[in-house]
Amino acid sequence: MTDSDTHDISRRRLLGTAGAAGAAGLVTGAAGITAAVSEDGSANGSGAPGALTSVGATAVAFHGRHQSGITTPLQSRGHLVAFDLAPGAGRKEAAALLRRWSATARTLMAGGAPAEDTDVARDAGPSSLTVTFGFGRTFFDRTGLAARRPSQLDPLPAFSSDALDPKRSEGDLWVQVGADDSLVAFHALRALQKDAGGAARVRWQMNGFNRSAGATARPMTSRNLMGQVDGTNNPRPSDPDFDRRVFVPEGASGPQAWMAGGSYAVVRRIRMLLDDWEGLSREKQERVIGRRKSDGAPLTGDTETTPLKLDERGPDGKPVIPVNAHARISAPEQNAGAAMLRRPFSFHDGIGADGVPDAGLLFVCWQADPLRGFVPVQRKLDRGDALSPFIRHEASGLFAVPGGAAEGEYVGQRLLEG
Ligand SMILES: C=CC1=C(C)c2cc3[nH]c(cc4nc(cc5[nH]c(cc1n2)c(C)c5CCC(=O)O)C(CCC(=O)O)=C4C)c(C)c3C=C
Ligand SMILES: [Fe+2]
Repeated sequence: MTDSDTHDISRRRLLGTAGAAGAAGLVTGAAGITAAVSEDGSANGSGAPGALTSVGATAVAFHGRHQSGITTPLQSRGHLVAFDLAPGAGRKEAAALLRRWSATARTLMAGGAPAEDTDVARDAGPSSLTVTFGFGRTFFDRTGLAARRPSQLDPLPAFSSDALDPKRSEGDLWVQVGADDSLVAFHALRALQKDAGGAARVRWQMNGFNRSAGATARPMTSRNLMGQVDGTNNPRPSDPDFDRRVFVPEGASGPQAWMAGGSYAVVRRIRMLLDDWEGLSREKQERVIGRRKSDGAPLTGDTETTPLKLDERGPDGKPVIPVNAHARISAPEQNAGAAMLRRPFSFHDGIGADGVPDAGLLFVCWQADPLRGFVPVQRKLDRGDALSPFIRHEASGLFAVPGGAAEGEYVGQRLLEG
């Protein structure tokens, strides 16, 4: 029996629901958003139970040169989970686990359900589900693969503003689940946890969110919990140097040959000190970042996508974008070209005894080499970012995320069986 035989791909009737949506009528709105609507105008249509809108029906490919969840548009729900291998589990058990995880991810991302399903996502489509797998530094010692551990996984330097909790940091294995439906994301997370069986145990878990998919007529850059437009100056896949910045090149040699097509994820749980932040006037908040809150445009004017004029001075002779503004200090031109792809989720884990929300940013950034991405930029921010008094880095992880699995392969096979 093959892996896919053990899963009932038709259970959630992806094709059936697509057909039903077709029967109800597929429309493309002015914004280019396609949705299933019925004659009575309801999204599902009373005559088509289980029909999906394009949000539910959208599927992301599991197989490919890169894993999903890196260049995939931000999803509305995310779970970040680190696992440690169980005592006694080594390379053989890890390989079997990655094989199981890959089969489950492939099935769920296509809208199927695992055997003995819980039905949590029964009426849902794939909802842009992605599952991304990575290896932490400690994985290589536990599996006897230390000789194949890339130097890019060397520990991140300590930063003066770090207040890191080791129990919520690092881990042998890392899984990122993203979806545009919370039930679909939970369903996947639970299935992956069950797959881990006796081979690995959850070390930490963080849950995050972004704006609901399809909520705005024109997809726009997301906002974070400080109210800023966040993600504007991310590298774009159409940039000529995007691949070089984000992915390990094909033909990489030495200990990271198995990482071709992969990327390194830096994960930081960054608490926002929201009472302090919200106590600032809007003008002061905008000077902290160097951009307007309303539309994300630089303080030097125009629109969100207009480049920052870092040399422009105001009537008082001072730079319009302050010297310690976050967007100035983190810009590639201030960091010898260092850049990363930021792909975060917001988090909110309740309100503390002091009445302040335990909320902030699950900062996830992707790069071909952390020493040419996160590290130099965070070093610079650590020395004088106007945002620093309003945030606290509480947990950290660095993970090697291998390239995508080819048909018939599982994620990490080139490391575990190479
Ligand atoms: C070390 C990397 C970075 C950390 C940590 C970080 C935390 C952080 N950032 C914001 C809000 C914004 N960041 C913005 C831009 C921006 N930030 C980084 C890096 C880190 N941010 C970079 C590389 C950039 C792009 C700089 C550029 O090229 O201009 C912005 C502006 C809009 C944008 O370009 O995205 C905002 C807003 C928060 C709230 C935060 C921690 C909680
Ligand atoms: Fe930032």
